[in-house]
Amino acid sequence: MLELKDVSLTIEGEKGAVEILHNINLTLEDRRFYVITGPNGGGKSSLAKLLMGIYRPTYGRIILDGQDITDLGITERARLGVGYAFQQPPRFKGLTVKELLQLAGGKNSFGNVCNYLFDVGLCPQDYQDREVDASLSGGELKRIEIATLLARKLKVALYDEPEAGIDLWSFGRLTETFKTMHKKYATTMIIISHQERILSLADEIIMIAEGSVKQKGTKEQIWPLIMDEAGCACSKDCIERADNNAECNR
Ligand SMILES: Nc1ncnc2c1ncn2[C@@H]1O[C@H](COP(=O)(O)OP(=O)(O)OP(=O)(O)O)[C@@H](O)[C@H]1O
Repeated sequence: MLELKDVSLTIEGEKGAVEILHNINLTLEDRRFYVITGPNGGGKSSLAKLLMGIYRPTYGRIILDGQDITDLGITERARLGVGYAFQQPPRFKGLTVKELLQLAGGKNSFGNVCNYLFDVGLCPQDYQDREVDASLSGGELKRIEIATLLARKLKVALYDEPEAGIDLWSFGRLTETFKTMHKKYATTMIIISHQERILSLADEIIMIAEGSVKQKGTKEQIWPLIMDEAGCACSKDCIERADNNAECNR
C-alpha cells in the first residue's frame, strides 16, 4: 500500500515560492488500477514526481508498505519496486532491445524477453535484436519502455500521459498492454491521463485540480463531473447518451 499523508509541495520559482500541491491525502491499495486526471496545471505531474522521488515534499510523508520513503531518492525507490515511465522514453544507442530488457530484469529475465515483448504487442523476432535508437518510432519506444517495466516486476508502475505521441491504432493496443500488466504481473497502476479509454480501466479515478484532490470515485461517478467542468467545446447541443459518451450534432 502506498500512502500520502498531508503532502504539500512548494517550489521556488522565478517569481518566488509557489505552492503546487497542498494537503494531499491518498491511500493507494495494492494491485488496484488508479487514473489521475484533471485540468492542465493542476499538479498531476508534480504529484508523480513526488511519488518517484524526483521532488521531496515540503510537508507530509510518503509511506510504502509501512516504510517511510519520503527521504528516499529515485534509485532507492526503484529498488523497492516503484517504477516510472517517461512521457518521452529515452533511447539507448548501442544497446539492443533484448539487452535492455535483460538489464532491466536482471539475471532471471533471460528466458522471458520474448514474453515481455509479446505482452506489449511487439513481435519478439522482429524487435529483440533492434537497437534502442532513433530508428524506433515513438509508439514502439513507448511499448519497449513498458516491457522494461514488466521485466522489473514492479510493485507500483507510474505513467505520465502514456497517450502522448501515440496514434489511435497503437493506443488501443497500449490500453490492452496496461490491462495485461495489471492483471498478469499484479502491479499497482497509477496512470496520469485525460483519455476516456484509460479512465475506463480504472478501479478508481482521482481528480486533481489547483493542487488538491477534488474528487475520487469510479468512472461513472467522475466522468459526468469532468464533462460538466469541460463543457462542450463546439456548443452544438451534444446529446449525452446513457453510456456517458456524447453524440455530437456537428
Ligand atoms: N519547477 C517549477 N517551478 C515553478 N512552477 C512549477 C514547476 N513545476 C510545476 N510548476 C507549476 O505547478 C503547476 C502544476 O504543474 P504540473 O506540471 O504538476 O501540472 P499538471 O497537472 O501535470 O499539468 P498538465 O496537465 O498540463 O501536464 C503549474 O502551474 C506549473 O506551472
